[in-house]
Parts: sequence; structure tokens; C-alpha cells
Amino acid sequence: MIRVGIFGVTGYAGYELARWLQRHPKASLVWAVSESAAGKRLAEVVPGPLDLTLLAANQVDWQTVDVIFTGLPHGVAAKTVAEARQNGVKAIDLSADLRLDSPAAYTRWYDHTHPHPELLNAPYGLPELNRAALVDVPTIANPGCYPTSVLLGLAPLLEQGWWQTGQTIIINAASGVSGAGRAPKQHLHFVEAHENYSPYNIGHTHRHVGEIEQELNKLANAAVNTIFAPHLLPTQRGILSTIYVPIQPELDLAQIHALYRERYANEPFVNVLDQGQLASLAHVVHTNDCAVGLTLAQPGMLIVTSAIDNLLKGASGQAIQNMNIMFGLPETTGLR
Ligand SMILES: NC(=O)C1=CN([C@@H]2O[C@H](COP(=O)(O)OP(=O)(O)OC[C@H]3O[C@@H](n4cnc5c(N)ncnc54)[C@H](OP(=O)(O)O)[C@@H]3O)[C@@H](O)[C@H]2O)C=CC1
Ligand SMILES: CC(=O)N[C@@H](CCC(=O)OP(=O)(O)O)C(=O)O
Repeated sequence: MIRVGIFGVTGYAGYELARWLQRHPKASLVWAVSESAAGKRLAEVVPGPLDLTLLAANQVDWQTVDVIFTGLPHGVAAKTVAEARQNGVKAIDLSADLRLDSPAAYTRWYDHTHPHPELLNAPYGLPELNRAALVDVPTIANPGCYPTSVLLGLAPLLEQGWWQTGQTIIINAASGVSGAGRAPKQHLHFVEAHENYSPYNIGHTHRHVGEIEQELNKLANAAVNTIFAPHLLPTQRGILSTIYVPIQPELDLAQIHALYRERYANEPFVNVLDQGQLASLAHVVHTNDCAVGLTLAQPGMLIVTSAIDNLLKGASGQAIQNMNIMFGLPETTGLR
């Protein structure tokens, strides 16, 4: 059994992780930390079936776990990961603290100095792109939710060099409200979000742009320029990214569809839809899947639709997939 600790279990991602770990046949949740509710029962804080006594961070016994998950805000998570490493415990970080390749990039997108720049050497945990780098490592940077949908939607095309180098890729994306976390904020208030659909941080301002372009550059082996337009969607969960990609004008849809099907043929969590189908939230919510739809809008312009559940393939499901790889288990263990 893999012995697990969770930090931030009262948060949306941490709680989802705890729920799925209950059903994992090879992992056992040993303890869970909550700063704001230490000493209480989890069921008192988050209504639901999970019940265990919450610990404060300074109460944990590091010797009792093999790995921790950090479902903490960025800036906070890195300090906990550093403590885990000092105690010889592996860590999978759901925040953005381990994802960027350099301290300068982190400061650019997160507006503060990285508290532990030595942790930025963690491999980027998108198994479909980076599986070999995740086996038996001490730390994994779990990818962002929007980046996961975008990278899986574009990887085959960029790896193959079938996009138009130098042209801008436009990403129009929408996320359910759980993507913003549990802390109340005015724009997440029911009256503001329900039956509304609103863009935010559009242009080059959303912090995921740095992560998306960093990883797209690696896939394409070239500088990839994007325009990213996120929206708040009045659902509980789910992300849909609609991506406009300039491609080589001679390519037809059958060729592109065959490329995607071949690239993802052995990927248990990527579902390349039949030609003519478009990805939607209904394909993926409450699963660890990414659904990808392909449409040739006109010669030279492909539209990719890529859908995930932000709390699963976008966070906790992917984190369990990463744990499975880290410990040499079949990747789908506990995720079906
Ligand atoms: N929601 C999503 O769809 C996704 C989230 N992520 C990332 O995962 C992490 C967790 O996200 P999510 O679960 O949505 O966030 P939430 O806001 O729902 O939960 C974060 C939890 O962190 C704990 N916490 C500990 N220290 C602090 C602190 N100083 N300030 C605020 N909270 C603190 C809180 O629990 P307590 O007080 O009990 O300790 C809180 O419940 C974030 O880094 C987020 O960016 C990544 C991908 C998708
Ligand atoms: C709807 C909404 O607000 N979504 C969040 C998604 C970010 C997130 O979840 O954080 P990670 O970087 O850890 O993936 C946002 O846009 O900031």
C-alpha cells in the first residue's frame, strides 16, 4: 500500500483527491491537514461521506506516509513540498509552484519570488507527454487545468510540425466555477455567476499563459505564440478549450484525425472523438478523461475542441495518475 497524506483536504481539489483515494486499491489515506479546521472532523467542514480528524501541519508524522499531495494555494504549497523533501517523503504538487522552468518565469507570472527555486527541477506531470520522466522521482509538478486541456488538444499537431510555425494559436476556454477554488469571491457569488458567461484575464494576462507557452514550445521545438481567453462558465465543473490552429493548407481532416488517433492509441485517458464530433463537458465530467474533437473550419485552419473535468484530469485525477506512475503501478489504478 502507498501511504498518503493530503494538505488542503478541505479545498475542492484536495477533497476530490480524498474521495478518489478511498476507492484506490493500492493507496491508503493516512492523514489529512487543514490549517483552518485542525482538530475538527472533515465531515463537519465539508458535508459528505468522508470522515477523519483533520490535523494541523505541525502535527503530522512524516514517517507514516510515502507521498503527500499539496492542494494548497501557490506560494504556500512550495514550503510544504520542501518540508516533505527534508523528511524524505515524495510530493505531488497540485498548485503552480513546481510547474515553471525558471525562477524568473515564476516571478513574471505569479508576482512574487519563488520561495524554493530548487524545487523547480520537478518533472511536469502530464503523463501523455512526459511519462518516462515521472517514474520513481521525488517530486512531480501536476499541470494546470487549462494547460492540460490545451496541451493534449495540440500535442500531436505540434509534435508532427503540421501547424504553421510563427502563426498565433487562439485559445478560447471556459471553466466551471470550482476551477476558482472554494474561497468566496464576489464574481463567484451565485447571483453573479449563475446564468452568466463572462471572460476574465483575457489577452496575455492569465497566469496559465506562461505554463501553456512553456510546454507548447517544447512540443513544437519552436516559439509558440498564443492568445488565451478564459471564461467563467456557470457549471460546477468542467473545462472546454476551443483552439484555433493555423495548419499546413494541404492537410485534410482525415489525415489529421488519423494522426491524433495514432498518437493517442495507447492512452487510456485521451478519447479522440469520431470525425464530425465535438468535445463537450458531458463527455468528461466525473472522469479522468480528456475528449478531443477535430474540425477543419477551412483549408489551413483547424479547430480543436478539448474537454476535461478540471477537478479530475485538470487536478486530482491527474495527480493520482502521476502517483501511479511514480510508484510503478498501472496508470489507470483507482481511476476507473
Ligand atoms: N480547482 C481546480 O479546478 C484546480 C485547482 N488547482 C490548484 O490546486 C490548488 C488547490 O485548489 P482548490 O482546491 O481549488 O483551492 P481551494 O481554495 O478550494 O482550497 C485550497 C485549500 O488550501 C488550504 N490552505 C492552506 N493554507 C492556505 C492559505 N494560506 N490560504 C488559503 N488556503 C490555504 C485551505 O484549506 P485549510 O484551511 O483547510 O488548510 C483551502 O481549503 C491550488 O493551487 C489551485 O490553483 C489546480 C488545477 C485545478
Ligand atoms: C474559473 C477559474 O477561476 N479558474 C482558475 C483556474 C486556475 C487553477 O485552478 O489553478 P492552477 O494554476 O493550479 O491550475 C483561474 O482561472 O485562475
